[in-house]
Amino acid sequence: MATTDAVPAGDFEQQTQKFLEWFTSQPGATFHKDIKLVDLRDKSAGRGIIATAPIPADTTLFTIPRSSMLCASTSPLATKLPQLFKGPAEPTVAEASLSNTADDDEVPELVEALEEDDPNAQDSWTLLILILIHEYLQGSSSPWYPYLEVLPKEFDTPMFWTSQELGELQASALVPKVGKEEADDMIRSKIVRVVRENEAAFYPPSYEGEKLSEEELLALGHRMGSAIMAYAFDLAKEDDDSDEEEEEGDGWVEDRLAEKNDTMGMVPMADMLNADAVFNAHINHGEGALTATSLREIKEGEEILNYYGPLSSAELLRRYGYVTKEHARYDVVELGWDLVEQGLKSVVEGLKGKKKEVNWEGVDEILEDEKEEGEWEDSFVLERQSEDPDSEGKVHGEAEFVGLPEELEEQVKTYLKAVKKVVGSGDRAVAEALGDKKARKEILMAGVRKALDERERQYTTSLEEDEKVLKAIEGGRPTTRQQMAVWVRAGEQRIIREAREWVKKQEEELSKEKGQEKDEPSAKRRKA
Ligand SMILES: C[S@@+](CC[C@H](N)C(=O)[O-])C[C@H]1O[C@@H](n2cnc3c(N)ncnc32)[C@H](O)[C@@H]1O
Repeated sequence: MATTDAVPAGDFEQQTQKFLEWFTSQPGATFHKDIKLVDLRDKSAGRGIIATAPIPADTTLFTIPRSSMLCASTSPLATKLPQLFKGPAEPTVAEASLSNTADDDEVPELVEALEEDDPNAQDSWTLLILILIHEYLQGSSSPWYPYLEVLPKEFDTPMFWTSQELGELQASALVPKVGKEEADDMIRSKIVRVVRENEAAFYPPSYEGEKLSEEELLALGHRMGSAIMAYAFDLAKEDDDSDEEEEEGDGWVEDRLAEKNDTMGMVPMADMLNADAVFNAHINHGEGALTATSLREIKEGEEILNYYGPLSSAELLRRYGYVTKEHARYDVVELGWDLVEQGLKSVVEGLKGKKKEVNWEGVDEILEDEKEEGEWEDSFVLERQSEDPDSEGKVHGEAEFVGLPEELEEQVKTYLKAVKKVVGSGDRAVAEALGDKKARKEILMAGVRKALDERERQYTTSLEEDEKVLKAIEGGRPTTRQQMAVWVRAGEQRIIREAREWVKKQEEELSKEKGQEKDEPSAKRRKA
């Protein structure tokens, strides 16, 4: 991870030790004797946890008491600025446990999207940013100081990339999702403003020196927002103990939800685990504590890995700033409706025996209602079918492209119906083709094939060129921003190729069926 690369090894180790001492001194915290926090910067993976001796399955690796987490219910900010938090200013868990009047139910709830149109409304995401900024400004007097010291100060997520670096992502749908300007606006209005209007609450009385400027607060807001994105946990999850059935039935629920959710919190130590799509540990959300458990035997020296969910390379990069080989099975590519429509139009216009041009404006008019009602998709996600990881965190079988999204097929159907309506009986060849199920499917496949070809052309380098770059990477895993961008765009181009292959097969089968149909009547005739 480039974020901590600059820290000298000695200081890095010292920070790790201080954090470990702080963590193990928390009442109720445990840390297994056969695991160790290590420096994995030589693998571009920052800190991580490894096993120092074989660990059997179902072993509790460490325990994080809920009172050590940093969230709305433990942060003093909830009592300092109750107006930001819903309900009366109830004692926070930290305060309650100090005064020994704790009642588990007395946890202030977060303001959850007050009125949508209220520009001052905070949500769990912005509140956690404020909570982190508050703790950061307390400096070494924050109870979480040793923990805050091991959180990254810089990130490799595309939010921090230059426009030139973003350009390397080429036609990836990740680019418009980065949302730097929206994030700037949000941080200025909900973070910078709140801190500046409430300096007495945010800065400790002992604070010396100049208060942070607007630009410094903006940068701090981004830093904390990105830390939340890559480190925070969704605490609104049901207790795992009470949720066993669902877990067994439905497989893995990802551990971190990086998007806005009900209750988010920073969970020291749980967030020191790195993660991959093949993993060996799980965080259980219990009532009073969260526990990390081994899912299978972990060998001596093996890294302990959590799971962030079936994320594509692009999404892993967007949220966490890294990519791995294992996650590539979940890669996706977005196919815009504009390309599909363009493809369909050219197929219809090229139908054999067609006499005049279709009134495409008429088609648009018919579809206007659907579009206005919001039942029209602008783009579709093409993905492979892949099995869920098993109970030991392993994945089996190849991920395979097995079909177009159902919604895409439905939308094409609606579109072709509108074309049929406009054409009416005015053009026999078109009317016949659109009235025949198989011919319609042929139009669908040919249209999508053209759309896929056009989508591939949107990338300025070919898949072959990108594969060459990736092959030359020392160690195999892309770690620089440029390499990760190549990885993402190559992953998307691979899906386009696989989808293209699948479409081609469908077309071959359709034409085979057509050939058989043609032969059939003559065969019957011969029999007669
Ligand atoms: C929750 S933190 C894990 C601890 C982190 N390595 C650290 O040093 O603080 C998540 C971040 O760790 C890094 N990370 C997680 N899993 C990784 C992996 N398998 N390979 C490389 N980096 C990884 C990414 O930078 C990610 O944003």
